[in-house]
Amino acid sequence: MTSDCFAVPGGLMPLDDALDDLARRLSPVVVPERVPLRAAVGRVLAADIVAAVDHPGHDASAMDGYAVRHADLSESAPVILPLSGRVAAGHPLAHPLAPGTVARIFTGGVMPEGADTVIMQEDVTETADGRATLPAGVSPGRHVRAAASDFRAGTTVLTAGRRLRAPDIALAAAAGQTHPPVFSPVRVGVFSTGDEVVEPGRPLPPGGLYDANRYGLMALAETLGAAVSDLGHLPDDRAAIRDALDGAADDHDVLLTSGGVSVGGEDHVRDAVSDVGALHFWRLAIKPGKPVALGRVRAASFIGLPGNPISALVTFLLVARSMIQRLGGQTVVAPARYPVAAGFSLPATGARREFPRGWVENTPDGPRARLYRSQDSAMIASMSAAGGLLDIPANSPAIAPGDPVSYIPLAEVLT
Ligand SMILES: Nc1nc2c(c(=O)[nH]1)N[C@H]1C(S)=C(S)[C@@H](COP(=O)(O)OP(=O)(O)OC[C@H]3O[C@@H](n4cnc5c(N)ncnc54)[C@H](O)[C@@H]3O)O[C@H]1N2
Ligand code: MOO
Repeated sequence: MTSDCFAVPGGLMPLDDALDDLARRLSPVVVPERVPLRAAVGRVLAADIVAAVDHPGHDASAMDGYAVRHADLSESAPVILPLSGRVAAGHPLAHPLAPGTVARIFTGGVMPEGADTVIMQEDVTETADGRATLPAGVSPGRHVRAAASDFRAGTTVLTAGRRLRAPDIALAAAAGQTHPPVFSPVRVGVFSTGDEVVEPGRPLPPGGLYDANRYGLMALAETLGAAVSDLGHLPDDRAAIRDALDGAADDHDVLLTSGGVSVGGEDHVRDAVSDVGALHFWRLAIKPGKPVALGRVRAASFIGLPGNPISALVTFLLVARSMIQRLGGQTVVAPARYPVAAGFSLPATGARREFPRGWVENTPDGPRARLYRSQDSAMIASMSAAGGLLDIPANSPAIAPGDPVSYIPLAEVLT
């Protein structure tokens, strides 16, 4: 057993202190690899992507229309000029635009040398004998995209540590990348614990309930891009939990459990981790989600989340998520919080920062935050009903309707 315990004796630890502590302790465990663009969405970039080309690669027309030299136009009256060329996208003119002429051009077409302005075709009349009537008062440079105005070859377009989203894949492709360097996924093994917990589909014995946490937590870890193994369900038995953790440690970067981390006589997870590794137990100053155990079984990081389903989901989003991101080489950014007016009343909070489940509704008075009808951390339906979490600081005074509150949309943390 190693001695990297970070248990805080007594008291509850503020969430931000716990996250700072994780930041100090955890570093990436993943290895870089190259994958084709088609396989890269959701992966974490292992190195910056530097553009191989300018984008656009040339001065280009932004409209279907006519390319002209602005000097050939008039401020006060239409001018009629002969057509001297045709530029479709991908088919540049081989010669400069002759002064006193216009070129037909289409969106994305390369601006002919000498031309500096495009007039959209809706504003031009073309005669049968190949002349165009061009309006007065066109501003110079209109409807032209300058070469490299999006990005220049050699500049970093995507930074290491970013989790690639669909628009990033488009950007990487535009920059000439075919096989972005990404990190291997974090390998997360998920267990549930508890004698009362039953696999969905089986008959429920008296006092039993279906295993919601294991399925919810596996889905959350998958949403983060982890390679998730279903390690099944464990009884409330110290030796069984110890052996299961011991057996899974070498094949995983993270072992995640739910349940059995509180202070009850059947809460064996912490002892089991101590048997085969090192344990740090936090009692976090948050509601829901007070008991969270962290530690290590050999090279694998361990996180034991509380059993109440809402506590398990919320502590995953607030703690385990940042742990997986750090181990996976991802840049960790605190989820954005948005100010919104309360559409509810809430009593003053105590020493725990509260994350009640709710959503934002449009009302005649503007957007208002609403709360789910019950904030009991066993009410699993609350999380599906919610659009996000309110973030109410510890020791806040009572909240009345209209007071400003902070709101974290779930979309901020489900990625
Ligand atoms: N005397 C105290 N009792 C409790 C405290 C405390 O500080 N002092 N903390 C409470 C808080 S807060 C929470 S949260 C729970 C967490 O306890 P455990 O992590 O030990 O969780 P369990 O007791 O195993 O289970 C709690 C609850 O959740 C249900 N559960 C468990 N696993 C699943 C699952 N996979 N799917 C669905 N539901 C699950 C379980 O049946 C229990 O109802 O402790 C409080 N107690
Ligand atoms: O973590 Mo417990 O959340 O307050 O039910």
